[in-house]
Amino acid sequence: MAPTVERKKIDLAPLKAANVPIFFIVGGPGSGKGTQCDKIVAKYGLTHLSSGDLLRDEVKSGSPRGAQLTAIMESGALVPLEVVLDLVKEAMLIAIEKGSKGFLIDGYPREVAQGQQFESEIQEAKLVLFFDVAEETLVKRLLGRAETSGRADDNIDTIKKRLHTFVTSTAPVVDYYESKGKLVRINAEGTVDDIFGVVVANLDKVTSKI
Ligand SMILES: Nc1ncnc2c1ncn2[C@H]1C[C@H](O)[C@@H](COP(=O)(O)OP(=O)(O)O)O1
Ligand SMILES: [Mg+2]
Repeated sequence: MAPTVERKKIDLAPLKAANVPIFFIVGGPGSGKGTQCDKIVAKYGLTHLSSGDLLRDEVKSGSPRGAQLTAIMESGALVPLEVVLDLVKEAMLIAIEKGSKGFLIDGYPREVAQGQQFESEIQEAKLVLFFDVAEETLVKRLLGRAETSGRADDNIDTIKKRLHTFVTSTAPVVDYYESKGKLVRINAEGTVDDIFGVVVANLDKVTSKI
């Protein structure tokens, strides 16, 4: 049986009052989400939150919640959605206190239910940026990242599991936001700068106020 993970009570009032734009960033592992988010942060001053990084930081912190998460993450499975949402909420509140102008929620939602829960508890996403890359390219990039990242999940077996999890769980997320007219599908096979050009063209349409 999967271990249970403790929850905390979180007051979202300051976040709701700020009402800053939220962008979901989705794409397979290795699609370049982190790379593009770094560039978006530099240009627009948005706050980049990677659910994967928040989970890894929680594990590293040595908290009881982190220990409970370790077993789940090592299996390559998805962590329960409320737990990811708690970590995201906590990080958003800290950023709002520091005057954040908006958020890039990277690697989230992984499932349609996650997106719906996020939007009903926090706020609707303004747009969903989907970095569309062939599986073959994803494997190539992740094996390249493995040489320097030190990430335990950048090895061929875990990469294959993560790709499978992505295809089965995340593809419906793309369809869901497409049907709501919020999806921006970006061909992300090109160079970092070419892809960023497309990102900027899309963000400029909706970020005139930030
Ligand atoms: N457009 C691009 N072309 C080639 N390599 C890229 C690329 N964008 C990112 N990379 C590299 C950087 C990393 O070593 C690896 C994975 O990128 P990443 O930004 O960490 O992806 P993600 O955050 O989606 O998992 O691929
Ligand atoms: Mg990443």
